[in-house]
Amino acid sequence: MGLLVNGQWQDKWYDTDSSNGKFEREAAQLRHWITADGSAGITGEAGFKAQANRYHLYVSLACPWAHRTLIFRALKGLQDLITVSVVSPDMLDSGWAFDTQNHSTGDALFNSNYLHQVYTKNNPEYSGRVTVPVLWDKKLNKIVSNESADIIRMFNSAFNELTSNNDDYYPEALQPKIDELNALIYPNINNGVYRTGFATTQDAYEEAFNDVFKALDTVEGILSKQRYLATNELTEADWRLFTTLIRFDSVYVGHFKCNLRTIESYPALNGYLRELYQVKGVAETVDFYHIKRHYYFSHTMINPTQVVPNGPSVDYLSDHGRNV
Ligand SMILES: N[C@@H](CCC(=O)N[C@@H](CS)C(=O)NCC(=O)O)C(=O)O
Repeated sequence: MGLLVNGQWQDKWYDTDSSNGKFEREAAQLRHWITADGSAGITGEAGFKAQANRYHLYVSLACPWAHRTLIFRALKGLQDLITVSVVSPDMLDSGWAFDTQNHSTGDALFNSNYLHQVYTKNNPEYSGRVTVPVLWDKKLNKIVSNESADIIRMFNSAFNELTSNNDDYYPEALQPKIDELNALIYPNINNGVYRTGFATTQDAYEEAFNDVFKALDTVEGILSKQRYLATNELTEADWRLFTTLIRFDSVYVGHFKCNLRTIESYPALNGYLRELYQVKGVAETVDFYHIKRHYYFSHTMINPTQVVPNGPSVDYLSDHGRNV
């Protein structure tokens, strides 16, 4: 685990000393947008037109943010248009690395050893954390974006003319509602589990822990009355919650000490999680080997023995029973 400083790799764990033991996630820096006609998006420069076989996605199968992008690639039928490289689940002294074991693919574009080499190909002077996902432009040879929230919105609409898939997970009429749900779920659940697990003081841990379970109670309440979070159709808000829920019982309960309850113990969330897992194309994006191996083996500050637990045994293919 580390970061680039003026293009040089430095091995450093997150600094929580300056924030009273609290973990603060660095904002993504590279935020151009692919658009249907190549015009500029909400941020960044123009020039990234939606085209087949032009863009490449670097992901970790363990990472919940990268997982969102793989789900949208599947839901929107982009598998043949956008190629993918999968990093090793083991993120040690040199950060995300490439190998070709256990469903990792190696770096299909440059055959690099480490993801930080892809960041410095884009900018030899880059300073910042080296995170997944990364969306790379094979034509301009540069990074389009390293922000998953933006990448899923590009996938949601920019390639529609090429795929004829017009499914819309961020429909205009629901945008305020989805934004409101994201504002609850991102800090308290998606990042809340990290704030809990990476806290280095009791107070910071307890604050984050309470945020996680309070927000889970809120979404449980919504889902006990309504099929999905925003409405009775699936939206971006559901997929953003899904990637945390699917990791919760396997990793966050134990490794991140989010152990008040499991997702299996919430009646609505339990069925909802299974239902989303069973949506066509989604189960193939979930890799429990990478998920468990990454967290338990890579975060040696939390789990110095690097022993990866065997359980739990959960059958996500069992009947979801959702009919609210
Ligand atoms: N804002 C980014 C966050 C991505 C992120 O933090 N990814 C984690 C993996 S789950 C990472 O690569 N961490 C490496 C590090 O912080 O050094 C996004 O959502 O795309």
